[in-house]
Amino acid sequence: MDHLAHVSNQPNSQPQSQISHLALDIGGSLIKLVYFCRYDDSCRDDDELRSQNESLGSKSDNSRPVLGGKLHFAKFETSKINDCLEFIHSMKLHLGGFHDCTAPSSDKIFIKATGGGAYKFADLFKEKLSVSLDKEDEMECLVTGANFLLKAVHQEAFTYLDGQKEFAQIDPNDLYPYLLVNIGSGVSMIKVDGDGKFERVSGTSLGGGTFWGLGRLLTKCKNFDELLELSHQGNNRVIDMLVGDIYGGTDYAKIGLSATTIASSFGKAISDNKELVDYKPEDISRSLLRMISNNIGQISYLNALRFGLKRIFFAGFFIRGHAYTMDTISVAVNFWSKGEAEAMFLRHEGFLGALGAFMSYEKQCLDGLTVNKIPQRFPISVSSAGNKIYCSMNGKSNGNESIECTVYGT
Ligand SMILES: Nc1ncnc2c1ncn2[C@@H]1O[C@H](COP(=O)(O)OP(=O)(O)O)[C@@H](O)[C@H]1O
Ligand SMILES: CC(C)(COP(=O)(O)O)[C@@H](O)C(=O)NCCC(=O)O
Repeated sequence: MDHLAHVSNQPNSQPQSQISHLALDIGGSLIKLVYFCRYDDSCRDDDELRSQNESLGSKSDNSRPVLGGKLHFAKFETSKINDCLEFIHSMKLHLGGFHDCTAPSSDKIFIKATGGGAYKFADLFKEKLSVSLDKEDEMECLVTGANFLLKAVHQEAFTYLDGQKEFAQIDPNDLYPYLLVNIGSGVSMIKVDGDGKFERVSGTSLGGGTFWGLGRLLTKCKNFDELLELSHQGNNRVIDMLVGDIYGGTDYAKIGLSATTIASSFGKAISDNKELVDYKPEDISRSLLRMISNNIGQISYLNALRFGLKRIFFAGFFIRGHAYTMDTISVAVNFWSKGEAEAMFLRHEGFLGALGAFMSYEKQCLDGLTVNKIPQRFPISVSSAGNKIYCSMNGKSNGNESIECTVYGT
């Protein structure tokens, strides 16, 4: 099956009863899946955890067992939605929804879903999997997912500058306000003031879809990662017009522009007397990536300035943990803010919306799992007391690794 699923722990070998609560984020480019898979021996009445939980101020439900397990992540191209449906079906993930127990006949299964595709593909899910999509607002899910990751997951946020990655210590009591910039197909900029307290303050249509769309047309690359890979070997100066190209090799010092600053992205192409075939795809990819990343970094900074925000978290699958992308965004934020603002990135960059949709199961009248606050239990520590799911990270830092977590179940 040609899909992009990255699922740890061989969930195919797991009996279906251990998998539950599938949530989806169906975006313009990619479908993201999050689902909970519990450990074999995890279902038990854990008094110790319960009392720790209560000491952290969380209400527990003594009638429910504590379930330990992992959140798993997978993604598919939206254009290959049939592969995604097949994956869900083969793993029986669609049974991991909820029944609306307030309805007279509660035989319908609902799956939490967000993103535009939750509307666009609702009928397809009904037809192929006999499930209804319970739609959650995309911005709300992004914010819920971001707050969850930032408060609950150890080493989730990091800075990236000059090739140096540094994990940020996030104090959950000193998280707000911040600017969340989600770079998906398009870009949304959201000022976050607390749990469920946010405002979408800006956006731009020059996003990940622009990079991939233009890149595909200009380089004939067949997939996104190939285009990203090409940019490694490219030199943007071949196509970008620099200040030095205009100023005869010198800086324009009076207004603070060095000779190497890009004066006009792709600007050299107007004077080179060259055709598209005369440019190397590597150089095109590099210029394009720099243009989009720079622009997003600059607009983000301007919005941070508008609201006096010092921290900007960048998410969305455009970033892809790619060094040059993160470096360009960081440099742009640093340059425009004169070092006042800081760009940060998230390990689970592309799964914020899907995680937010997953968390929204809590609102329902469930006959399966609910999520709840559980203090530290697994090997890597979690410091926040204000989390809905207790969790820790495992695996390598590729953004798709599962998250260990504990939830209350029935
Ligand atoms: N395998 C991939 N296929 C397509 N786009 C990808 C892939 N990996 C990363 N991307 C980038 O991620 C963007 C989509 O990011 P995402 O956060 O999933 O947004 P959306 O919700 O709009 O699908 C694409 O526009 C592209 O720039
Ligand atoms: C419409 C969207 C919220 C959809 O989210 P996406 O699938 O791109 O993640 C996003 O593409 C967006 O914010 N676009 C920018 C629109 C604008 O503010 O100009």
